[in-house]
Amino acid sequence: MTPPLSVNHVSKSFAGKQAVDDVSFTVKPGEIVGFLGPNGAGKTTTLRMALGLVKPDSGRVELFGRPPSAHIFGRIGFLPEERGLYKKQNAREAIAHLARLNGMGKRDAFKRADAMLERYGLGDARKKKNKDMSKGMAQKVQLLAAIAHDPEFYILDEPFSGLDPVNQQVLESIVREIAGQGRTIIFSTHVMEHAERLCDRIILMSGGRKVFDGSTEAALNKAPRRLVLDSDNDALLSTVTPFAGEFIRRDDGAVGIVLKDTAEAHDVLEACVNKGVKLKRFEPKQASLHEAFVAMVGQDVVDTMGDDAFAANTGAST
Ligand SMILES: Nc1ncnc2c1ncn2[C@@H]1O[C@H](COP(=O)(O)OP(=O)(O)OP(=O)(O)O)[C@@H](O)[C@H]1O
Repeated sequence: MTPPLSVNHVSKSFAGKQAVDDVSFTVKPGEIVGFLGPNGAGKTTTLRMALGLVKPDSGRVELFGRPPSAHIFGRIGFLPEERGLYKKQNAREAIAHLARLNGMGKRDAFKRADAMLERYGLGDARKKKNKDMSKGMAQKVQLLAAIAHDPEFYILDEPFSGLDPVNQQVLESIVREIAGQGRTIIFSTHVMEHAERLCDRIILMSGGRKVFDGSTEAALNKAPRRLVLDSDNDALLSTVTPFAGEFIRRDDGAVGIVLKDTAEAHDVLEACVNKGVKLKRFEPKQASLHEAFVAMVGQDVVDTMGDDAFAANTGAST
């Protein structure tokens, strides 16, 4: 089956500054790919090159096996990063307008707009002018407009940005529903939580380069593996030290360790049993994509992001 998107060694610079540097990946049919990275990592530029909206300096892009061009756009639903609806259109006109640009007939486009607005709880807002909508409502309408023509492949640039948590959930459920229909999706985000919940696969960008491409599980494996242990027995520390790359005495009296690459949690448990250390607590910590991200690109890159939603998901305390 022809992949919806194939990006081959694309590079792009603006005024001498490298925005995208030799990036390659293929999105296979039915995948949900999270395109992650901090601000300025090159995500938007790559997605715009994927659609033929920005011409690569070098490299090649194929949409459904062919160079991007208008003839293919009916098969694609694109939510651009820059939001914008015609102020004077109302919600149903905005959706129908884009659906028609994507090849639907007028009657079908309006019927579809009404059905979608009803389906996603915006039925009362059918006639609401875009200029009078809340930001969240306008963003949902724009997403519905991008997908109304029932495309096969969705390219969503930062679909969750600027939305409150309730609307983020609504948007997540729309993405899940689309995915449930076997459609292919790539969405960019710098908020790990969405990707962790929704994606089979993660592509991580940093400084214009692709730094990771693999399953969400493989990405999580890049995170440090942490354990929290507690015991009244003084022998605990010397028992766990051979397995610990990093060691933290916690305020609650327990110890947190980051396992060495060569060690497994069960090695620690076995050693404690063999040395007669009675454990009051033995708690492997769930790794987060955020920690994996820090491990791959460095805390300094993460520190430059300054995004509340991202920062909230540290999960890194041992
Ligand atoms: N049209 C342009 N003209 C000049 N520089 C640009 C242009 N588009 C992008 N850049 C620069 O290219 C780099 C990559 O930007 P890009 O928008 O692709 O990153 P991003 O990962 O999508 O980040 P963000 O989440 O902030 O949108 C940045 O340094 C940006 O300032």
